[in-house]
Amino acid sequence: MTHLRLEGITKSFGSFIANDNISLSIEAGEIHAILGENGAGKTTLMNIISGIYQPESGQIYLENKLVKITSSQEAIQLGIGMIHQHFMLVPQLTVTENIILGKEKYWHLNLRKKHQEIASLSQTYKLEVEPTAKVENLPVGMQQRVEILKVLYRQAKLLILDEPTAVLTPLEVESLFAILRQLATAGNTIIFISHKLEEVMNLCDTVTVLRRGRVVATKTTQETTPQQLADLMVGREVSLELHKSPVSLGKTVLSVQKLQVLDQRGAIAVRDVTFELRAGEILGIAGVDGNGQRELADAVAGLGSVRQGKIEFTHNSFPLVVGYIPEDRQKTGLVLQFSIAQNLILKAFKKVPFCCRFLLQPQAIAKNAKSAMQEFDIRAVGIDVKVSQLSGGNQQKVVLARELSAEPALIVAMQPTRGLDVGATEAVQRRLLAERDRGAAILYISTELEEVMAMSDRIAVMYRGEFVGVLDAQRATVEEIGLLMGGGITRRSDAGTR
Ligand SMILES: Nc1ncnc2c1ncn2[C@@H]1O[C@H](COP(=O)(O)OP(=O)(O)OP(=O)(O)O)[C@@H](O)[C@H]1O
Repeated sequence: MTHLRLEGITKSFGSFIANDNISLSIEAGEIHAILGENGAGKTTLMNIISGIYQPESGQIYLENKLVKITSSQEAIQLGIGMIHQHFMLVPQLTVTENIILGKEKYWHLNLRKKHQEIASLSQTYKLEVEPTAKVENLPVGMQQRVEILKVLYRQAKLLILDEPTAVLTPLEVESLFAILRQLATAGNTIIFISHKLEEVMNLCDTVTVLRRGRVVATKTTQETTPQQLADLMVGREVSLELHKSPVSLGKTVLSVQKLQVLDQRGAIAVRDVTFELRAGEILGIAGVDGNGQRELADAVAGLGSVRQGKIEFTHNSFPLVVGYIPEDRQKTGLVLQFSIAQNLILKAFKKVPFCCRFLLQPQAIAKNAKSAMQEFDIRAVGIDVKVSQLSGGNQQKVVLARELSAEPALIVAMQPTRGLDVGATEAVQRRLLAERDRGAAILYISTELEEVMAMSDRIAVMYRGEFVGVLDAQRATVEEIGLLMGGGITRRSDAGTR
């Protein structure tokens, strides 16, 4: 039976058509992927299904009945539950409190009974969580389980997950997939948005590809390949392989010695890290999320709280320009309420040509924005669009355009392709490889092991704040790095700390 059918859904923002006459059917009990480039209209469509946006035209049928979904409340009553990319939990509250929040309207709330109820719900769906634990103390994968339980508690039958694996470790991804398969077997329908083609092939039954607001194909995963999906998304042939020129090392740009960095709570997050990075080299940092990578990146970019040790920039050019692509683009990388043009000059607005005699120069700012939008393929109707209105991938491209424009001698790139589609990922990686060939020294931090292996010349593995291995990227194997990442083998080095 068809669970959800959309007919001719159209939604515009001003003159921009984000969803253009979309029709598609989702069968009950299936896991259906929605794929598409950044800005293709996936989130907009999901927001329509979950009552956050109203389409200008088109119909929605649930189990063959015409419905109007005018609010999220109504979507919930119709059994539709959305799990957003950025979790919507209250960190200071417990698991149970978060799950029941907004649902219980009784004067007397028996919390102990609710804890039991949540415990039994979590057992039924094999979604293990501790009902009395505070959400702020839970790892990301657990927090996601709370989000899933929250929609199941509201008796959702259609679950929408917007890029749910973007922030998970490989083990957490495996356990999420097991949960989703089991939910589908139990009769729930799942819509799964992802940019990771292998995940889609692995998990989903069916996949619908959107391009520039329109449906371009619906296929079963059995009858397609990752390459075909990538080509359909982008509308041209995409290369899924990276071609890297041989490394040509220049002078040492960065020298880090016995570095200790504190995290936000004042605990030691980076311990005795020593390394050097040379012009024309990419040092990849592999590791499970939360092993000190963020603190190391912040410290090298001049934002961290260094407790001990030295960070020396040994490049001749003065001042040394550092390009920093931070992990959290929304909090650290951008001012969301500013326009694209304003965000692009955040680091240079006091300088010529953007400022002359204390006055901002609108023409120079506009010219810079137009050329950056073209070069980095930032998709929006114009340079004055607020960055908060851009799709996640396009926000990331704004950060990259700003940080790379000054031809930095050192680039610190943390999860630079997170949330990017295959075409944009390819473009970002090529661009960083071109920066390396220009002579930039690059610290490339990612929790995606394959990405680190493809991009790096050397790979340092971080575990509990330390470098537990520094390996030559050409000789390193996935198994070896995987073991080091999990603390499985003791430290080793075949590429030195150079
Ligand atoms: N509230 C809004 N106001 C103006 N434009 C918007 C708004 N929401 C989305 N858009 C535009 O609609 C287009 C589709 O955005 P949407 O977030 O649906 O894309 P997406 O496919 O989910 O992309 P991504 O993979 O990058 O998350 C984008 O170009 C975006 O800038």
